[in-house]
Amino acid sequence: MDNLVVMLIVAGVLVLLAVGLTIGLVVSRRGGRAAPPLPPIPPAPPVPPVPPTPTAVPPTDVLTPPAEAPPAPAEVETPVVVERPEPTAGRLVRLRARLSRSQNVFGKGLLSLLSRDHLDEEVWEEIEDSLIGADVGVEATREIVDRLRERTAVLGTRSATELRALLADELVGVLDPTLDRSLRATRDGGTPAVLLVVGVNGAGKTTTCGKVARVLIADGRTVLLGAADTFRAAAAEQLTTWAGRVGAEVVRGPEGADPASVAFDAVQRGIEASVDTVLVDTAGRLQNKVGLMDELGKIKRVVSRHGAVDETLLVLDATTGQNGLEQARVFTEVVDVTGVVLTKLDGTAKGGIVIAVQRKLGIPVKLVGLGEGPDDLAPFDPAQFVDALLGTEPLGVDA
Ligand SMILES: Nc1nc2c(ncn2[C@@H]2O[C@H](COP(=O)(O)OP(=O)(O)OP(=O)(O)O)[C@@H](O)[C@H]2O)c(=O)[nH]1
Repeated sequence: MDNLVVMLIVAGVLVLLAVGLTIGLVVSRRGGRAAPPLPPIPPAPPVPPVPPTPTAVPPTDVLTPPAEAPPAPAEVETPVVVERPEPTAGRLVRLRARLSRSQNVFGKGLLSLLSRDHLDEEVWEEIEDSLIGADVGVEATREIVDRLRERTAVLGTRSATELRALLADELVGVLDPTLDRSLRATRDGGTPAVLLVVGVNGAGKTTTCGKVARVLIADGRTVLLGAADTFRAAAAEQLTTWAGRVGAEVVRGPEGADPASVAFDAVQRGIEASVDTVLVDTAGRLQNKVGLMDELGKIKRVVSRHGAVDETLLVLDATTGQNGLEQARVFTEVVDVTGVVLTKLDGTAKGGIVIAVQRKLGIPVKLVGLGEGPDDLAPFDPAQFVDALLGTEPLGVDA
């Protein structure tokens, strides 16, 4: 019995010891003893970028407290695209095909006639008719034919190349390559150059103003346009559109305003803005309407208060042929025309009008219009013009 009691006491003591040991272990772990190293954590897979949501706050706003309502999306403004006009150098060469096409009959027809085996009276008459038919004018035709007769006789046997060179030489000669065809569009003495654009209705004045502005801008000048055509509201609109395309400023008045006053204001503004050139578009007028022609004289006088007008360009429609010449002559009596712009040369087979205009008016053709495109206006060059007229293909012997 005593043994049993002793064994029970020993067993109880052992159990108590075991429990105490377990509790001690647990407590000591919680007390901060170094834990055995944990297995390494594998790297997290890359997080795909979150696509921006329309209401996402832009980075610059991170410091701003969040607004209650989501910010309205910003308004997208369409940027004004200012065009870069084509360089003016070589434009006539670029437009050569257009010129060759419209003048095919004139230039190549003449060459074919000259290439005939026997240049008898009949052929010379045909040559004469061909020149007159191409609007060269009677006087210039006679001069060209006389010289050609003389030179072909001296030449004796003639090759196609020689004949072409001969004809080209004569045509360039009557176009007088020594004339000054530059545009006076450079600032002088601190004031802008002033160009006045005049002509009959529909000749292409407004279009020409827009195109000349592009020519000048392409050559590195700054331009301001004055819409002194106050009769036709659409003309001012048209001019504003042209100006907008090249980033030029326009001065316009209310419909029906005094065109002289609009022209004066345009030059005034050009002086303030220090532009190189002010281009003034005027209303179309018939040469026999005395009141309108007087008005043109007034525009010029009023503008001249700022300083002399540097260039008065007369715009002539090449398709009106000889009729246009009489109109042109009257203009030269009212204003001092310094240069002619011959438009719509792409629309006539009578390129000889260039010769007639210069002869009749004694004023150089400075620019030619060869289409409705914005850069279809070219500085006129007699040699390039004649070259386009005559083409370069080898000649047949007979027409
Ligand atoms: N084919 C061709 N058309 C041209 C040329 N130049 C001008 N035009 C066209 O001629 C038409 C008349 O041109 P405008 O510039 O409005 O003429 P405008 O002289 O200002 O007319 P008004 O103000 O009414 O006197 C337009 O359709 C132009 O596109 C050219 O060189 N070739």
